[in-house]
Amino acid sequence: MGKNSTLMLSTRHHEPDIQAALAVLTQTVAKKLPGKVKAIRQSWKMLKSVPADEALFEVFHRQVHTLAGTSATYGFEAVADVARMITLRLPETQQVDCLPVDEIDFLLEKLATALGSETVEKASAVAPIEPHNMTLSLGRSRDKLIYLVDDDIDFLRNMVLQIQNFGDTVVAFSDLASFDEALERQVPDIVIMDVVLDEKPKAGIEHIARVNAKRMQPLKTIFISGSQDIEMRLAAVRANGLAYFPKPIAVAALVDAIATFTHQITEERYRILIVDDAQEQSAFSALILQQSGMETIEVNAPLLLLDVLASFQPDLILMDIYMPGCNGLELSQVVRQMDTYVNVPIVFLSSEADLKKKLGAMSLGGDDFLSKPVLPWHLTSAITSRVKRGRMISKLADTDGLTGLLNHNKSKKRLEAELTRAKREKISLSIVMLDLDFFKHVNDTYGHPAGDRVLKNLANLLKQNLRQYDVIGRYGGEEFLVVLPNADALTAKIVMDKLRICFSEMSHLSDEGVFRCSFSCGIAAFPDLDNASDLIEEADKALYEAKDGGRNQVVISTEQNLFGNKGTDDS
Ligand SMILES: Nc1nc2c(ncn2[C@@H]2O[C@H](COP(=O)(O)OP(=O)(O)OP(=O)(O)O)[C@@H](O)[C@H]2O)c(=O)[nH]1
Repeated sequence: MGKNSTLMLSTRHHEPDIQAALAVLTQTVAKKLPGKVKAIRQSWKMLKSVPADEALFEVFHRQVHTLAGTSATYGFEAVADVARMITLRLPETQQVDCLPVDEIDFLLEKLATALGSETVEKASAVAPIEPHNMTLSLGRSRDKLIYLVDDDIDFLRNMVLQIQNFGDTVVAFSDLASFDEALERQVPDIVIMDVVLDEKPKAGIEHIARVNAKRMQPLKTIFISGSQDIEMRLAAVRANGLAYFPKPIAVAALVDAIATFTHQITEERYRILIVDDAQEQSAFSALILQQSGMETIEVNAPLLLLDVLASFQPDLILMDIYMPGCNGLELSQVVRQMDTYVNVPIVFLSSEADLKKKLGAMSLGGDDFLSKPVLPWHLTSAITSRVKRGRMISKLADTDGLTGLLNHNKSKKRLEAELTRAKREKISLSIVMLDLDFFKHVNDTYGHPAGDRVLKNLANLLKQNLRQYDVIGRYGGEEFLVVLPNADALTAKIVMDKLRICFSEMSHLSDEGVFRCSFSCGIAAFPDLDNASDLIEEADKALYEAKDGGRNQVVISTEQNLFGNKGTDDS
């Protein structure tokens, strides 16, 4: 999309690009300033000839505000100061018949003088800012090497089996000497160390402390122990222990911790929607935010906002107030009236100097008010903290408490968003409805808590083996929805079959003994089906075929055009 279009999606610029882009923008703004001042003078002339005309007044008002904001942003301070003075002298629209004509005449003369004094060189270039570090240590593990040390052989055997269920490689040691030898050969991604060894309390902790003393980087260690003693926990922390798990070990939680400590994934970049009719202003904010690693879209024609909201799913809207067609306050109310966007923070960025008006803007649905010119670090930090909090709140509202997966509503919303993206990018997308087999029997035989553990184990297996951008949701009690962008139905079937086999071989623990469980899946895919409800309906039908066909299998919907095959599995 071109720079002058009303909508501009931008990804990250590198710092030298940013400085160069800012210099170009400053030149452009300087060139446009005389034209803008001229337009303001013309509007004023017309307004004076029809003094009580509200529409003319609003145009004049907006032009002066835009000039104040843009010139301040790019460092043309003399112009910005006078423009700001004019805005402060303007009455409310309802009092347009009492314009302070003489004062504004005088200020417009001053504006012409101020314009003559501005040069591009004087305009301050924007200082580079520290890129915002958006890397979080959260992640999905795959093929990690884990050393597990415990002198209880039965416990070791059991743990190895359970952890390996999730796809990690576990090497077990029942004594410290063989652990040390292995360490010489290869350092693992994580060590799980029992605290008490050979009946010596703290032996495991002391050993790790000795090993770490000789290393540049401490080993990533999770301690396990039969003791809940605070002293023991403290010693573990002092030996750089990352976590402490009391026995009996909650394996799903342990696997989660391993994933957290062994992988770094980049948090999805913050998506900021910038609504400003002044292209130079939106470009400025976009550049600053991109420098901090955020993704931006600029909407320069405010009425296009709704078109962009659904496809971009912004984390935050940065909104100008005075715009043609409708103002930012009205627009924020429109957004607030839509259930889907009721929680998206809206930050106003305006040259409005009147405190009463600023407070009014906040009461109409704004979350913050930044005044132009805004310092780059202020813009970045105000937005970062809003987005961070917003994401945390939506995460709580969007996830299922038991499994940590997306809940029903959020999974559906993500399906809609991924489908829109697939259509736009012309890629395939598969959806999977997954349901545990004979789960009522599991609950009845092994108890509800054991059933809950099965649900958690399945959730972990899916989280760890699907791609970062796949969508995994708990759709109902024992039903899950998986969305696989850029995967056709056959690919989805291959992926789900692997997971199905892996899950069916997993052992689950209960007071009544060890047991196994399986799941069935139905798959439907875009583009053969092109709306979310059809996809769900067809995947559901395929799931019921899988159940009817004997369970523990993956069936592709008959609506998919797969070389004329139905794609059922015969496992
Ligand atoms: N433990 C546990 N059980 C749940 C949860 N949510 C739903 N269930 C149980 O899941 C079981 C679903 O049973 P059914 O719908 O009869 O299906 P099924 O026994 O899995 O049989 P098929 O789907 O035909 O293979 C019910 O017993 C529910 O109580 C949960 O959060 N925890």
